Amino acid sequence: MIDLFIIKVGGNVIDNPELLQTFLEKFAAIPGKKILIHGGGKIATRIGDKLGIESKYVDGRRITDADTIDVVTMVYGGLVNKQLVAKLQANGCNAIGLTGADANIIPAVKRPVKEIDYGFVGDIRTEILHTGPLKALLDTGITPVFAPLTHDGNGQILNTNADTIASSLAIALSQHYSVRLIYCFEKKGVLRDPADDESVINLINKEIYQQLLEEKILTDGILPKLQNAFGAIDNGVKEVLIGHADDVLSNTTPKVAGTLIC
Ligand SMILES: Nc1ncnc2c1ncn2[C@@H]1O[C@H](COP(=O)(O)OP(=O)(O)O)[C@@H](O)[C@H]1O
Ligand SMILES: CC(=O)N[C@@H](CCC(=O)OP(=O)(O)O)C(=O)O
Repeated sequence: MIDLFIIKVGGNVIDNPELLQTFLEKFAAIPGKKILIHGGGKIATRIGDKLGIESKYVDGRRITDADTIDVVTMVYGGLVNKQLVAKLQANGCNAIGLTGADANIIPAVKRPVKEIDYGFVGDIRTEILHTGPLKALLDTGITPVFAPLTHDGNGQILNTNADTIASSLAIALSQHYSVRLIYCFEKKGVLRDPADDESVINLINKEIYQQLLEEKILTDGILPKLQNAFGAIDNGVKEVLIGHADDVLSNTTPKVAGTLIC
């Protein structure tokens, strides 16, 4: 099977011009087929604040009311996505910006209200994710760049966590490619001591994951990232890595830096 790199870059990198520039240069230099999924939560929060629309999160998911879905559609689907595409073009990477609504690639359902009403947050309908248009783009040498937006098929855009979009695409595309999923952020990997950037845990399997949870070493955004990583491994994705954005290029080679999930 042909190799495919599915790479997610988070909001802390996108929000840092130097980190972002280095990341995009390295991403553009990756040979072969690749897909980028971007976050941008921090930028959406900042622009929401300017517009007087306050951000609220529960379990790492943004409560997305009617005003907020407009903000995130503009910020993720417009500002961030198009800036990344333009910068990738400047680095010689022929990128195309997409949301999950484009070519009906990522259908979703509005999260049902249980204890919490998340508003316009979408849960991906993994069983009907459409990989055909992505394969066609990849086969013509074009690099898809996804904003963290999906749609419900009835005209409603939905907000979906970028880590989850990355793992769902990786699972679906594993039927056609040998997929390495790489989560890039501003740390060198999953850390044993979150205050010590050098304390990278090189390998996490389910047993070690359980121990780390019991030791309460994992908090905040690293928790959903690891849940998505194990979800991918359990569903056919060959390799999942969590590492620094600066290491993205070397992490597409056998010489990996960061945390390998297995
Ligand atoms: N043990 C840990 N190792 C690494 N990061 C951790 C750990 N525990 C908590 N974190 C936090 O998780 C964050 C990553 O999650 P998140 O902010 O959602 O990233 P992104 O927006 O890049 O997807 C890190 O910035 C860090 O503050
Ligand atoms: C539903 C939900 O929470 N969506 C996320 C999408 C952006 C994202 O995932 O951005 P990072 O990767 O930068 O965190 C949000 O609006 O914050």
